[in-house]
Amino acid sequence: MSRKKTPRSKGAGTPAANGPRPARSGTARPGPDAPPNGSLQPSRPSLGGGDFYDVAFKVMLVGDSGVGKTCLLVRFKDGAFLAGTFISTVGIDFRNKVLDVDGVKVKLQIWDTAGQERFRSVTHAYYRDAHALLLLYDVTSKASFDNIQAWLTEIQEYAQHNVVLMLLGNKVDSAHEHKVKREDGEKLAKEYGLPFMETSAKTGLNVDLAFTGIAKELKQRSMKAPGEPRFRLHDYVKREGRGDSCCRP
Ligand SMILES: Nc1nc2c(ncn2[C@@H]2O[C@H](COP(=O)(O)OP(=O)(O)OP(=O)(O)O)[C@@H](O)[C@H]2O)c(=O)[nH]1
Ligand SMILES: [Mg+2]
Repeated sequence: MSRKKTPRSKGAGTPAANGPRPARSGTARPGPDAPPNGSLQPSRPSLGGGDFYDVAFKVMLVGDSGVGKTCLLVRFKDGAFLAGTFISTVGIDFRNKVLDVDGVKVKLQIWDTAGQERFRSVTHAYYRDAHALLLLYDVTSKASFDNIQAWLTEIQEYAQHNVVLMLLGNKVDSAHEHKVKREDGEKLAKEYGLPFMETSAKTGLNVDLAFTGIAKELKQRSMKAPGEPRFRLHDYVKREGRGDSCCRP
């Protein structure tokens, strides 16, 4: 698929001119209340940042450049879509969102990584702290789908062995440009035992669901009450995930 050329921003951290994109900073660091490396530890309610929470987790967005990681995050955080010029993320950036999961305040610290090859070593350094990974491909780009195996190899090498992982086929709204069939995504996900959904940062399809599913899984792993039925992420996304019936060929 042909992608829009990536304009260079006028320096790291320069916000996009066309919308409320997160600052692209190559030097982003977790806030002082970030959970420590790789541990699922209940956090204290935070009084400083205005976001009360009971538990906090780190979620990382990974996948090729241009698949829609930043747009997915902005859709989830702000309910908006970043249309227009594609401004590639530089280094790594993050945003927080607190969700109510069955009465428990779950804070997700979501790391938006740069898909470009030249930032790969930056991304590697963050894998080990991630409790969950959302691995994206673009349904209009066969290359981004073909690269999923390489991403999985990288994840295996750098992430925690028990990291929660979900595969997402983004841009499902692009009705006439589909290069990757839903069945192919499903097949690959099945092969690797991953929960899978098609999403659209543009329409919002399945975006909240993906993050909510991750939050539910992480919350239960860290504080499952005795007798509470086990939450199954696979079943949840299968049951709740919507198809893009309006736009499928
Ligand atoms: N139609 C459609 N376009 C999308 C969607 N998500 C993202 N885009 C477009 O795809 C382009 C790339 O989106 P980004 O979110 O910046 O991609 P990225 O994965 O963050 O790319 P890097 O930061 O380089 O890794 C932009 O032009 C977006 O407007 C979607 O769900 N549907
Ligand atoms: Mg980005």
